[in-house]
Amino acid sequence: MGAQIIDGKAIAAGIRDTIQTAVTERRSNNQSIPGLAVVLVGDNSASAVYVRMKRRDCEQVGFAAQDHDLPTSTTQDELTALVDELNADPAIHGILVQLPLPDHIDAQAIIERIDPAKDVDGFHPQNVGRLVLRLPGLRSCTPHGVMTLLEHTDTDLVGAHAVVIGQSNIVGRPMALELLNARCTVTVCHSRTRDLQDQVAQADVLVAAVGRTAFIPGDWIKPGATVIDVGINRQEDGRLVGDVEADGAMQRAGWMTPVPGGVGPLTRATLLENTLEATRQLDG
Ligand SMILES: Nc1nc2c(c(=O)[nH]1)N[C@@H](CN(C=O)c1ccc(C(=O)N[C@@H](CCC(=O)O)C(=O)O)cc1)CN2
Ligand SMILES: [Mg+2]
Repeated sequence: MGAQIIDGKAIAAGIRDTIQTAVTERRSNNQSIPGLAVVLVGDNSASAVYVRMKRRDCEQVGFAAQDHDLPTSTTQDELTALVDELNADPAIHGILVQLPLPDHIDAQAIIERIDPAKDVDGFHPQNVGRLVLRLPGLRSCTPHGVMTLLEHTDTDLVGAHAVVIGQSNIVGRPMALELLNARCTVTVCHSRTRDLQDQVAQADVLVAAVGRTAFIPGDWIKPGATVIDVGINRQEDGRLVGDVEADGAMQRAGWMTPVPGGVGPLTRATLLENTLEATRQLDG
């Protein structure tokens, strides 16, 4: 028996269709069209790919994407001034500053400069705090997208033991909160965790967000577990692989995301959902 595949590509396509319909309706009701500012600083090649995809997604659903491609030499003050301008622009409902930013830029200061109402990445402390407190707000795209993927499985989250591997601000920490809010019992593992294998073996739901090729051997997976692989690791031959050793894990898991075509498409689809939500909150 092999795991059932959680088809992120198909699920994301369904979300884009729903959003496209909502935008068409807004247009015919003379309501504002969601405007997303997509800010890319520097020449990180992976970021360039992700930003291109996000801009293409916006075009497909009928959002107005505003492109800001800035050189690596952009200063903190210049980027801050752009964020201030976008905060004040009524045609912009969402501001996305692609990460990572160049080393000389204080990324946290930029994140905190974004109006929380336009923070469609859900990275602003106010939005993270709202997630902690189980209040409505803009929720970080990858963890929120993972919750959407889980809704497309028969995984019973209530009381399930969820193990998150990784403690980053973008994925691991908000992921643990999302799972806790869904009433899982949550364990967060990281580079100092003792006996990782033992933790993984107890996971009914495993979320791997480490960024290291095949870091989790497939035979560690609890039989029947739901495995969400957030890792996107490019191999020398150009192939993308996850953090979980896929062939072995597929033999044991009940459900599993592929890489590519699992979490990544949901990160982008959730950005669109957040931008539509921000537009509704700002303009009705
Ligand atoms: N401001 C942000 N920066 C970053 C975020 C984020 O959510 N907001 N997350 C990651 C990267 N990321 C989004 O920007 C992202 C990564 C991967 C994908 C994706 O669709 N991946 C595809 C494969 C793409 C490829 O061929 O290379 C897949 O997994 O199928 C989308 C978004 C860091 N920065
Ligand atoms: Mg949702």
